[in-house]
Amino acid sequence: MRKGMQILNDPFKNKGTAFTMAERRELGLLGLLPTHVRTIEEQAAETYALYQSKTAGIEKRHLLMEIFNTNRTLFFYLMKQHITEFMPVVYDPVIAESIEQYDERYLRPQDAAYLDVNHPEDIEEELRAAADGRDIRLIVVTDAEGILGIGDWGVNGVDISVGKLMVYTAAAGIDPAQVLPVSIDAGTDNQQLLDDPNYLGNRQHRIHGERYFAFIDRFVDRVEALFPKSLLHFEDFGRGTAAKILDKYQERILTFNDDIQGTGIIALAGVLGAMNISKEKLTDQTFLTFGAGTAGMGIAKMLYEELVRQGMDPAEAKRRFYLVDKQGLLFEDTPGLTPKQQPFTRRRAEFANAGQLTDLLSVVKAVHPTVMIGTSTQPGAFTEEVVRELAAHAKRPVIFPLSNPTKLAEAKAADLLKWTDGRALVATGIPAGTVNYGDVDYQIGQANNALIYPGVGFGALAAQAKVLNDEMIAAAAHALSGIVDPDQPGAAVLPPVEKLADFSKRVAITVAQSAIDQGLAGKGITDAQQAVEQMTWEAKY
Ligand SMILES: NC(=O)c1ccc[n+]([C@@H]2O[C@H](COP(=O)([O-])OP(=O)(O)OC[C@H]3O[C@@H](n4cnc5c(N)ncnc54)[C@H](O)[C@@H]3O)[C@@H](O)[C@H]2O)c1
Ligand SMILES: O=C(O)C[C@H](O)C(=O)O
Ligand SMILES: [Mn+2]
Repeated sequence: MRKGMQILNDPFKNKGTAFTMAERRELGLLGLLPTHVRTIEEQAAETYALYQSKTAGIEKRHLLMEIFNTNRTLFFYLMKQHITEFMPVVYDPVIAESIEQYDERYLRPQDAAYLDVNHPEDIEEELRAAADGRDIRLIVVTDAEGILGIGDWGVNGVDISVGKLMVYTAAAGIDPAQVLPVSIDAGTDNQQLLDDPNYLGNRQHRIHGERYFAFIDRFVDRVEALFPKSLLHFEDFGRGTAAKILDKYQERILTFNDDIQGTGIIALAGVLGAMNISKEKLTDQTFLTFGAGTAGMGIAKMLYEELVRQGMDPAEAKRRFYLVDKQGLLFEDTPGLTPKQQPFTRRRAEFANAGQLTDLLSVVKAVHPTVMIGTSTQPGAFTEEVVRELAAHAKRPVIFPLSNPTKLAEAKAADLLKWTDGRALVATGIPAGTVNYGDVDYQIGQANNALIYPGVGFGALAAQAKVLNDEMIAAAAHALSGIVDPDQPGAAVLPPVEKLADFSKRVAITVAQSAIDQGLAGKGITDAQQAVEQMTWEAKY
């Protein structure tokens, strides 16, 4: 290919119309671009005007992805200017639509690595080719068995790896040339995809069991060999594999499971934010988790560990939790329990009507929770009746409908405030606008792991931490406090996305400091702030 075109086609190097005359001369670009040289400000303004002319979210995303695919610097320059507006477009909820329409809208491979479960022998070559000599420090990998709450999307799920990495750069400032999205095509059990002539993945049912875990093992091993300084972030794996994989590798390598740990941290931070507003104690709360899967159990574990850190006896702390899943309240003898659910189950003898506790309303009536968190993928499950019953026994009920995307949320923020006469302390998974109720404008916190994982991962990387352990994770959960003024009427339980870059930096420094304090940081790294600042990339030519 012509030398100049190679540069224009390289999203990590391309500046498009912003190449100066001197650069054009030097790089073989003379004659390949219109004569006028634009500044990055002009490029951004022109692109944003075009963006505003589009109405549908998916069209807006399409335009932004074109910029991303051709010019990373411009993309992140723009995203910094419009973070609150762009987050729901490049990330959740519009990313769900883009995954569903991936095969029809397919344009480019987005610099991801596509790994085929049928060819474990090719993993190394595939990773090497996608990295193309770049110094990869951060990998987001998905096998797309559980994309958000929309289920199994096979190879289409690559968009979540790309999208999560976009947020890493926009929020924490990882150099986009140092990241690698990875899609593991392990087949799909989504019949719609298997029947779709456009589907771009393996048309075979999902591989499970030994063959699957051997593939993951080989993948982890090759990542370690090729990119020994990298953080391996797992995203949207299935309920049957996510926790197993985390348990297997978390003490061995620098790894993170976003749906378990990221969601756990942000939910705990949100509940702590709610306690700041209500002036209640965490140790006085009763917790109900509706949807006790990957995210639900990650949240329960984080809340439980915080109770223990606050001095509560472990057995007593466990008794504060009630898990509700498809079967209803989970008892020690409920069939089909997962290993993570088991320790948090209840005894039937605790209830006179144990046999009837098979739906959310009955459980809320029986246990009077004060904190109710939804990770069930069941839209509207927090009904008016359920919420009114909950609010009858709690002064400031904490209610977090966290299922994504929008169409799957357990409740809408406005309804929760209405049904509780403005008493509910609410956070949602997807962004929610301000809710006016009575005379108060309620700001709704977004309890989405995107508010925390960029800082956590970046902090661990900046410190060159050997592992990402529970201490570092607990430190991150506390790093968000003090940003919101809890005494402002209608205050949110979490800081706003508008400040994402600021508080991600704070989280990163906190996590890096924890690694240093525990003796887990890389050689010579003693100053957390300096380490984070040194690694921070900025979108400029
Ligand atoms: N806000 C966030 O940051 C965040 C993070 C992770 C996951 N989530 C959301 O949480 C949801 C669950 O994700 P996951 O990864 O835990 O999936 P998962 O499949 O591991 O868990 C979902 C759980 O809900 C249960 N469930 C299904 N139907 C139910 C019903 N009728 N009643 C009660 N429980 C029911 C399932 O049995 C399962 O245990 C998704 O919508 C996802 O988008 C949000
Ligand atoms: O992707 C998100 O919006 C959050 C979370 O990781 C999820 O799976 O829902
Ligand atoms: Mn996820």
